[in-house]
Amino acid sequence: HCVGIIGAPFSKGQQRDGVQRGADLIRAAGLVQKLKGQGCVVKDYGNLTFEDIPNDEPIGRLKSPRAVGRANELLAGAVLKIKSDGNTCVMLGGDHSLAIGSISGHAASRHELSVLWVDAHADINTPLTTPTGNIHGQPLSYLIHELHSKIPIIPHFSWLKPCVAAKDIVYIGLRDVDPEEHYILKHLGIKTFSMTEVDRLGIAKVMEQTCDHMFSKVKKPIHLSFDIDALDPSVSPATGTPAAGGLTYREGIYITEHICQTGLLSAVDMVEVNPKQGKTEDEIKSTVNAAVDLLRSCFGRVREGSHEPDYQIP
Ligand SMILES: N/C(=N\O)NCCC[NH3+]
Ligand SMILES: [Mn+2]
Ligand SMILES: [Mn+2]
Repeated sequence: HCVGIIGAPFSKGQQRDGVQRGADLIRAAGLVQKLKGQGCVVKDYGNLTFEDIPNDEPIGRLKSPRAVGRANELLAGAVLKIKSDGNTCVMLGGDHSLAIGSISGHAASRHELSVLWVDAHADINTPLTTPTGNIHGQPLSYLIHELHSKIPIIPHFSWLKPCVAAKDIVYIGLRDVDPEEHYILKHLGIKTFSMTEVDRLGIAKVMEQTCDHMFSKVKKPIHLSFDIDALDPSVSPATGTPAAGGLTYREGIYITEHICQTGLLSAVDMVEVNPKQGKTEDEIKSTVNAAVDLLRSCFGRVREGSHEPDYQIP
């Protein structure tokens, strides 16, 4: 596996300070060394620098629209470069509004994508349905062809074009979805595996059906967008919008092991780790370690273990 890592220390898609520190915490927990240790070729492209944008007044309900638009324009260019260099891209957030740039940059390189959105939340409110104006609850609405008419002209978003079809999106982990979002999911016929389906089917069947859906026509490169709040707060409490009844650590790892073995993983986002939302150091460690372990499983780590092909018992 050739892996390119980009850090996006950005928090203005929401209101809680601290999420901008997620990327460096995941690095400090040894992500690069651990991926190299399991045989990956890893290039760390560092962190993006996001210039402050003064007078970034709300537009309608949208909060920090210019900062979010500009940050994602920069991120899209960085992801495109990482893909052009032949890597699988790892984007370390930062809040989930960054999926706008990550998926846009990925689509600029690989045109048709399957998007697997692992999250307690649907993140598909439009600028007109959003209850809070926080753009980390809206990223998918900017990316989907079928919702293009619902997105107004926004300063610093002129670079953005929709790049994903509703049929190419699958959700796993949903348990906190707004009524407007639910209407959009049903109206567009988007494939969802909420926590009810995870309980009913079990994670193995969920992954089997997820892959059947993604591969039903042509096999496209996979963009995995993983919001750490998809996991149960008992595993990953240090996040901005925790929701009870989430994925176990084992279910999260199973998802990433399964996606890895498809051989189609082309980019992965790991977002919403927020150290300031952890009550104790242990809560922060549990959250960060889960993020690291999920990424290791994206790139070949398997729980049964492994050995070098030429290993011989001494
Ligand atoms: N973590 C969040 N999205 O994944 N929060 C924003 C959406 C809440 N409805
Ligand atoms: Mn979420
Ligand atoms: Mn999210």
